[in-house]
Amino acid sequence: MAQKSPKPLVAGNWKMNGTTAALKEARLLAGMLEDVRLRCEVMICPPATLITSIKSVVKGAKIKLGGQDCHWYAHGAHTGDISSEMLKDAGCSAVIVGHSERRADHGETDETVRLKAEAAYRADLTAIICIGETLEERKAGRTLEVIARQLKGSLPMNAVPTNTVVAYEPVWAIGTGLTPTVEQVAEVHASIRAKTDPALRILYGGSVKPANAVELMSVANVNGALVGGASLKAADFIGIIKAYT
Ligand SMILES: O=C[C@H](O)COP(=O)(O)O
Repeated sequence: MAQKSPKPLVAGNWKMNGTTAALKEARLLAGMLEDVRLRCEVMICPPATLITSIKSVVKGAKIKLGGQDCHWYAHGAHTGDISSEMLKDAGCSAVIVGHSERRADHGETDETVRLKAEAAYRADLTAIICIGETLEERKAGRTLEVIARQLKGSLPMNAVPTNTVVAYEPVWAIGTGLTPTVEQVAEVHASIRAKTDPALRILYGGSVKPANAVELMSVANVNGALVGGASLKAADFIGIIKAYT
């Protein structure tokens, strides 16, 4: 029997953007979703300071909440960090781990990303595990090798829980307006699918916009998007979500 495709997920990563003034965008999005028959899950991953306010603003709407990072410990002397248990308590159902900006700016390794993913499962959160090659690695023809190494190192060593999402984000496509060709996306997603459970969602991220969402989301083994800049305005984000209507 043919394997059923997992329900797509469109997640907006607000990164370090948004003060209480941005709550209106969440409210607008909740209103827009009322008129849409959704074939995907929708998630906002706001800065931690906004999680609880967005939770009340979107109450009743089909919008899930996610954190942007977590520590691998549940609590303790880790100034400035946040644990998966705290995110769960604040109303999140998921957390992004291993985003390339954290790998680059905070020295995260596949090993720390895996520990964070395991912390997510401990708190009953979905772990959205990011992987992706740099431009130099792509130019050197090393994309699939890098992806395989990151997958092996960042996902749990034994059985991978079903509340795992893999996000393929080519580093050179993030915030640049550049995107891989559909053939390049298909090649990487097929290589990830070959190494993961068919039930796991594999998102594409990197300069997803309303104008390219349908094309990118139609690629085989693409089960949704991790969206940065275009998730900040409800009018843009809904244009991407509508790829799944
Ligand atoms: O987490 C989201 C990605 O880094 C993509 O960001 P972007 O849509 O601004 O390119």
